[in-house]
Amino acid sequence: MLKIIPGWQVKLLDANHIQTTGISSLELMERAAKGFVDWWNGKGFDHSAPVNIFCGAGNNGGDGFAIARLLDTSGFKVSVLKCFDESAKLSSDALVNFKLLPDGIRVMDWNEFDKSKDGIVVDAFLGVGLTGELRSTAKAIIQKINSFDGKVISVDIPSGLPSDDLLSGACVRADFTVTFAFPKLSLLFPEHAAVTGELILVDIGIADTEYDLFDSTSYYLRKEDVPFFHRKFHRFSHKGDFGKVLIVAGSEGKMGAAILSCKAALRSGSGLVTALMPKSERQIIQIAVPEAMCQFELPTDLSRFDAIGIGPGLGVMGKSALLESIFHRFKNPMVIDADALTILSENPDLVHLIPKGSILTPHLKEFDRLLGDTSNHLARLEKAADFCRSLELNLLIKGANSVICLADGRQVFNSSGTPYMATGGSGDVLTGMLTSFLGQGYSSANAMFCGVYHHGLAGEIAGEHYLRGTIASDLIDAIPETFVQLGIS
Ligand SMILES: NC(=O)C1=CN([C@@H]2O[C@H](COP(=O)(O)OP(=O)(O)OC[C@H]3O[C@@H](n4cnc5c(N)ncnc54)[C@H](O)[C@@H]3O)[C@@H](O)[C@H]2O)[C@@H](O)CC1
Ligand SMILES: Nc1ncnc2c1ncn2[C@@H]1O[C@H](COP(=O)(O)OP(=O)(O)O)[C@@H](O)[C@H]1O
Ligand SMILES: [K+]
Repeated sequence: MLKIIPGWQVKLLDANHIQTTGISSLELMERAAKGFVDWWNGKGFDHSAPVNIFCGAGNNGGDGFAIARLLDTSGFKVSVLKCFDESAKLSSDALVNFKLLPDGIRVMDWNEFDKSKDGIVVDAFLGVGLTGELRSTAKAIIQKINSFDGKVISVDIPSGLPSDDLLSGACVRADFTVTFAFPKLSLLFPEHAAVTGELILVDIGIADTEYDLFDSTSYYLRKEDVPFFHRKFHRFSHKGDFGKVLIVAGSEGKMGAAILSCKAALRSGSGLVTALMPKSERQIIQIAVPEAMCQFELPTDLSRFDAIGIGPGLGVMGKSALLESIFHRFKNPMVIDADALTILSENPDLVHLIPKGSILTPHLKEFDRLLGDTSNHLARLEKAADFCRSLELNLLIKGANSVICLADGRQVFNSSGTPYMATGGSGDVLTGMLTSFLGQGYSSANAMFCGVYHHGLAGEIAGEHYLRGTIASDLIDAIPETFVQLGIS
């Protein structure tokens, strides 16, 4: 996993990389620019569209000058818009790249930009070096960029956005943000979605181990990280090895949620899935998921189950006693979602009975109901950290870049997923997946890394086919392909 460090430490990260590898800071800037242009070329932007690159006086601007040179070489019609006056002192690498601009590139002052013309704007004005309040011209430059109707692509971070804090002033509204080395924390906050647009991470060759020098509890979970968290099974593995799970879900009119969770658990590899649900609804699940067994009363001995997932479609009325009984009878980590979370928020004393190491999966509204109203993501993360540490529980804050908050204090932002997953029932699928991995003997942390990443990837795979018509069942159908893509047998 990739550590997310504060923006002000990027200079130290670079300096250490430069010292240990012997490359120059200018080469590092060139790698960043090349990474940006590789992404750009993969995107297939129209060559006839003029490219206007706003460049500041620091290294973010330096990246912009280098990008201008490389896009010019790729055959794009590039202009550079200087966001500094004659008296400005450019950073040394920015100055080198400014001087390397080929003659074919038109260099103008930022206020000469004609917003009415077509094209693409690249925002290389301010990066992680932003300090304090925006100075007056900076605001005008940002307004100028935002007055443009076409595509805006920010380099490293939208200009004006602080790397680790909440946005309070003006900021470029980007369609894409191409960030270098690691995602800056603020790019992962839901309240900044409108300014960051789609997030792309470009590797500039800094090894994960180089982040060990820095203290941070924030991490980013990438595709390449996930295989390490999977359990290996052997030739003689039998269905018992793949876990027996109990899904406590569904009620009259809400049996779909139970079906989705059970199917997702089976598709994630569970050996045996039992559904605990009202007897009156049994035909629905037996027909929809013949592989699942049914139980209509809570068994006294729950120790025969390796994991329990509770909540989807369960209903709230009269169900708190069921939850309490399960907490008393089952001592292993379990997954708690949806209606079970609502019951907890209405019966806060029950929270203390939850088996240690369990996984709670609230979306933002459920989070607020459970932990109290929270005005922003920074406050939410802090609250989650306290909750997890003090109760020895794990919490998943669901949404884009869902955050896996662990009892050990780590907070891991997921990189997979798509807005097409914002559809009824996709959370029920996740409950089934998480319960399945727990039941297969994964630690709670590993079950979360695998479950959350695969769930997002299933959404991406399904979304490619069905776009905004994606439904939760499509995610289940895509689970096997996620194993194929990650090379998990
Ligand atoms: N490891 C990495 O992540 C790398 C980062 N690079 C780039 O380097 C950038 C950081 O460069 P710098 O540290 O030079 O900083 P920036 O270029 O982000 O910012 C410094 C500039 O912003 C101006 N500025 C700061 N606060 C301001 C305010 N409140 N109002 C108006 N102007 C303000 C300063 O006068 C200076 O000109 C990154 O964002 C990235 O684009 C790459 O060049 C190389 C590798
Ligand atoms: N914009 C988004 N980008 C990525 N993932 C998303 C997005 N919106 C929702 N999701 C994911 O979809 C799931 C929705 O879960 P939930 O809110 O419980 O829905 P439901 O209750 O309808 O099942 C979560 O895992 C969440 O992370
Ligand atoms: K920028």
